[in-house]
Amino acid sequence: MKLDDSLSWPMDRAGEAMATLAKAAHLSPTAKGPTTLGVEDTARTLGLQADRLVVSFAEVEARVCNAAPALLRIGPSDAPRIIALIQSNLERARIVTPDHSVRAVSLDAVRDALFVDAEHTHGGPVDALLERIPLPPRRRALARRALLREHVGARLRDAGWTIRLSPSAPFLRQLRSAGVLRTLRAMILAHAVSLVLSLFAWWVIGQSVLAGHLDRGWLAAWALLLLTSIPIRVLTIWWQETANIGAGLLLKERILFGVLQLDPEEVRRQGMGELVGRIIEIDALEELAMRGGFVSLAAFMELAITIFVLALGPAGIASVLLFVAWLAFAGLLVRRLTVQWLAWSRARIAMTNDTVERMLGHRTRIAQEPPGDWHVEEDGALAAYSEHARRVDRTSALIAGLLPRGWLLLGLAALGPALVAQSASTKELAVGIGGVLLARNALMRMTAGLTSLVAAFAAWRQAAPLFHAAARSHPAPATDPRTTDHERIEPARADGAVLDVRHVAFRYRPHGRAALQNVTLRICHRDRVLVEGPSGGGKSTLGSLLAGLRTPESGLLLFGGLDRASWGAGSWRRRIAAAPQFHENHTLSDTFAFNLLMGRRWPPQGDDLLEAEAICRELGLGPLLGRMPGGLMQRVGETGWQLSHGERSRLYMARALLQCAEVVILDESFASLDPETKTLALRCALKRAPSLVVIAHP
Ligand SMILES: Nc1ncnc2c1ncn2[C@@H]1O[C@H](COP(=O)(O)OP(=O)(O)OP(=O)(O)O)[C@@H](O)[C@H]1O
Repeated sequence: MKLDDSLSWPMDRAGEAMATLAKAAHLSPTAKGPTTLGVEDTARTLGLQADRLVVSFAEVEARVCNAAPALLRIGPSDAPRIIALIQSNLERARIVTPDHSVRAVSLDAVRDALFVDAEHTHGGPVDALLERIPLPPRRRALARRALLREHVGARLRDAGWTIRLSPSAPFLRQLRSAGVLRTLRAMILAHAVSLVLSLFAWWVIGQSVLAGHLDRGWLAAWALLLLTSIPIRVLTIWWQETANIGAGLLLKERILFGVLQLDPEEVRRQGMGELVGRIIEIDALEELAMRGGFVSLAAFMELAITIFVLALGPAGIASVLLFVAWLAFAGLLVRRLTVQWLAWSRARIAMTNDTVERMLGHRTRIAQEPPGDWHVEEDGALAAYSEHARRVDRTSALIAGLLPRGWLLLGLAALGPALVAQSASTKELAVGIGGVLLARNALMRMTAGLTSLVAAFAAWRQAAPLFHAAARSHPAPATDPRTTDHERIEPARADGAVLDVRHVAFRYRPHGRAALQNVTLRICHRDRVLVEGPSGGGKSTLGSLLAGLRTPESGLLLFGGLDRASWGAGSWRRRIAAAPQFHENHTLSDTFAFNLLMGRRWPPQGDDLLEAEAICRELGLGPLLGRMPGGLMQRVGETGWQLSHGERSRLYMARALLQCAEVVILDESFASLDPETKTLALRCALKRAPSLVVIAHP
């Protein structure tokens, strides 16, 4: 089955398709997105995020179902079109068409449209093979699919973009959009109903027992009420878990997004270990906040009913006041627990920081530190941590043990005068005792809930900076349509200047020493610039400013006549590629090819792999590719093939050269190469980079 062209959008209306889909999928209230921008930029202007979707033929159905809402790139790779997918199951997909109507199409047709190239190459031979086998049409179709899967199952395809609310959007909006608020409302309502039902059930049975005639009708009503409360209780738990999972997922997503928004300097100042510690706290936060939140909410609902029942008892307002005073005492204990828990979690983060630091410096310590000094101070830190834990345990035990039992004694004591004087009726006494027991149950629930909430609050204090970092605003994308084209290199301005640096100054700390002062420089198309200077002179700092990794304190920094804010951070970096100094760069644990092409696009398209290999050979990495069993697809990085210093330097160089940027900055990239390889590498950089800045020592 083929998808009609009237169902899909032409590529030049991708921005419009994005905005229309956002409205149809209730992600954004407006469909008036800018039509000239590409998908990712339109998404950003609508406060959404478009993530690349890469699928293999083998898993396409499952991935497409989970990806909605999504913009799927269909058709042959040289003339792609777009399907705006609102929703899908394994059979049918709902899409929004260019005339803004919503239509249903079969998922098979979507899959065929996505893999039309593979179909084109392998469909013919498979059909020819099946021609020779007599099969009914349905079995033939199944056999065809299975054979194609066998041929191209692992083939990856850049299938378009999944669209979602940006993790930087207000959290409440995210909760609403994900349906978590709706589930929470249903859960609260169900809990309230089940509470009222159970109270009513006990009232029914109490009434008839106290009246002295337990007839069948009352018993049946009581049983019916209890039976009704069972499915409601099951629904409450189901909704609670659903909301828990949904909110937890959003929280994790937002915090991990926040980590990526941190400035590298900030990460450095905080310490990697501290950051890891904060991230670890997310699990506790997610689990405890939700569990504690639900339990406390339920407890507060019970408390409200309890106060009402207590007021109806023989001690009346006196027992209500006593209960409120007991709650105030509980508040003091919880406050003490909070202070202790905060100190405990600070100690935990400090220990995590220390452990990560020790792990990072492990090889240096083994090589250079006397073994006797390896574990100094560890015992002291552990003892202090245990002491914090003991304090928290003591107060938690006091809260869990004393609050409910203490209240039971106090509440019954408050009923004492009425019992002794026999001034209250049996019914009033039953209500009074029932109220005291209800209050004890609510207190038990409340102590469990609040203890979890205190733990969640301590975890929140650690994770909050990352949560807030997610909302940091980034320079808006340029509305200049040129920025939508990822691969085009900007032509130089009429005066020949590509990069214009005027009176730029920079310092790392607000009142610290200036690392750069009054720097003025002009780089034209095809310029080859060598930046030399003494160690600590500010060469790398200048490189990072040009590459947009840092922002100047003052002065002007222009590319093609526009500053970084006008281009947008992403567009700027696409135009100026840098291979930072060795210790600032990283080989990711993935294939060699991914490490080469990550700055360009992944999965590779067209001639990407061929070009990557050609650059590697020009840089003298041919013998390495021959030695690695997987060639370009060899896994490298911390857990893979260990590259030598010089090999890594050239990998970083190739990564920058492959980005198709107008300006390439190489920071000390040649320092670790032997003279022969250095000549090769320099020749490659001079040939490949449109404009080149090389930072080196004299
Ligand atoms: N993150 C930082 N925080 C504070 N100061 C820094 C930071 N990074 C660099 N500096 C300081 O800024 C100055 C310039 O450093 P930069 O790395 O730019 O020098 P460089 O010329 O590249 O040196 P080298 O040739 O040794 O690599 C140095 O004095 C350095 O100590």
